Formats: sequence, C-alpha cells, structure tokens
Amino acid sequence: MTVSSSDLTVDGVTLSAGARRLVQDISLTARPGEVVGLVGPNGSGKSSLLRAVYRVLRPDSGTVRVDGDDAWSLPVRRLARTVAAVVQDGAADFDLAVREVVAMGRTPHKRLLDGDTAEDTRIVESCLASVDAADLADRPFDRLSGGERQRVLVARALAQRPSLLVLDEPTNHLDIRHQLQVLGILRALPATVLVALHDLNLAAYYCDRLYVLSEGLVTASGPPAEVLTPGLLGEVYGVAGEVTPHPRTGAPQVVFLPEERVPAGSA
Ligand SMILES: Nc1ncnc2c1ncn2[C@@H]1O[C@H](COP(=O)(O)OP(=O)(O)OP(=O)(O)O)[C@@H](O)[C@H]1O
Repeated sequence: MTVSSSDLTVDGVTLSAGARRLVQDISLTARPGEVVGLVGPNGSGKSSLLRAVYRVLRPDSGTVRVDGDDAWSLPVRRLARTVAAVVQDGAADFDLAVREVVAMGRTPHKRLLDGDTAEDTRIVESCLASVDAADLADRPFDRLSGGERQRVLVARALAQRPSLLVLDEPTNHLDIRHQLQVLGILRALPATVLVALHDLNLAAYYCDRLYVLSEGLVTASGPPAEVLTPGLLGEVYGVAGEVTPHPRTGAPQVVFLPEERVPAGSA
C-alpha cells in the first residue's frame, strides 16, 4: 500500500565507481513528512548518495530502507509508486510534449496499456499549474529553457504522487521566484523529501534537518541552526561567513565574507 509519507533509513552506505570511492559509510534518516537537505561542496558525494536512494547506483555495502523494505530488493514498480526522483539535467532529450512528460509520472499507478483516466488528466494539469507551467503543456519538452524544463520535471515527480521525493538541485536554472515556489511546494507536500541543495540560505529556511557531506563523508548533521556555523563554512567550504538568525523568520542566515577567504580545513 502506498502511504503519503515514507520513512527513509540509509545505513552505512559505501559507493564506488570502478576503483574510485564516491561516498563512505553514510548513514542518514528522513522521517515521515520531514524535508531533509543534503549540502556540501562540489564533488562531495551528494548526487551519488541520492542515486543509491532512487536505485541507480548500487551500494558496495550498507542498506537503503524505505518504510523498512530494502529499496534494492523491492519490485521496481512498487518502488516507483513510492519514490520519485528529480535528477540533474534529467532527460533533456524527450521527444514529447510537456503534458506527455508529466503524464509519465502516472505510469507506476497504471497497468500495461491502461489509458489516462480523468483523474490522471486532472493530476497532470494540477501539477503543471502548481509550477506555473500550465501554458507550456503543448510545447515540445526539448525546446524548453533550462528552468522551464526543470519545473516540468518537478511536475512529473509530483504527478507520481510519491511518498518519498528525492531531488538533486531542483532549483538549478530557476529564477528566484520559481526557486521559492518549488521549495515551498516541497515544504507543503505530505511526502518525505530528501533534497540536495547548494544554496545554504534556502536549505536553512526550507529543511528540517541538514546533512553536510565533505569528501564522501557526513561531517555534520542536525537542524540548520545547529549545523550552519562559521566554523563549518570554513572547514567544509573554505570560506568565511557569518551566521545570524533572521529577525523575521528565525532561520539561520548565512552572509559570506569573500574578502576573508580561508584555506579549507584551517577554521
Ligand atoms: N561514475 C563515476 N566515475 C568516476 N567518478 C565519479 C563518478 N560519479 C561521480 N564521480 C566522482 O565522485 C565524486 C562525487 O560526485 P557527486 O556527483 O556525487 O558529487 P556532488 O556532491 O553531487 O557534486 P556537485 O555539487 O558538483 O553536483 C566526484 O569527485 C565525482 O567526480
């Protein structure tokens, strides 16, 4: 049975590509309804870890459990009814209209050769509208701008009605209004969300908890206010910054001080 929000437990996951170790012994949880952020510098292993969760990169060791079931042992169709993914630069070469791309999100809920029901059509239209893409519905997907494409891929994932949504840099290419819109949608979903983000201020505002990856390891985790400290900015990113609670939202607000660059690891 599909539940509205899933429990994700990643336990001791190590990933490699050939001889190269991508992440090592990562453990992470996302409880039902939580929005959990993955942050960290380029190449720290965020995308690789997400790939293990949406079952593209098989762990060398460790487990990925969704609602207690090993994600790598579940039937593919059952996993697809539970987990949706928005990946970086995903599927740019669809030779389909936008509406058809979003309708693909309904596939796991259908049997072979089933057509679209009125409910499928309603879900597709409402997911397109939620990301301001209703007017793109008849356009060829492969002619859209980067940001339009990204919003359509978010709509496709929403149309899947997942109980666990995994997103790799979903704000990539988006203007600021659409960044806030997409993250606001994720925040309001009943689903559990695991999202890789580069923007620490957006991560601080929208995520319940953060995991900070650095060189394939988790170096810090917890609520944003505990994790995002000047020490962490120096240690993990090699930059100087101040962190203060925002006077209105209370969320930690990071201000970078570019002239005070510090060598990574020296904070
Ligand atoms: N298939 C692969 N073969 C070899 N190295 C790989 C492969 N996939 C990823 N890597 C390397 O593993 C490391 C982690 O990559 P990953 O894409 O997970 O990082 P990331 O944190 O998502 O980075 P970014 O913020 O730049 O998107 C990088 O050094 C990357 O070059």
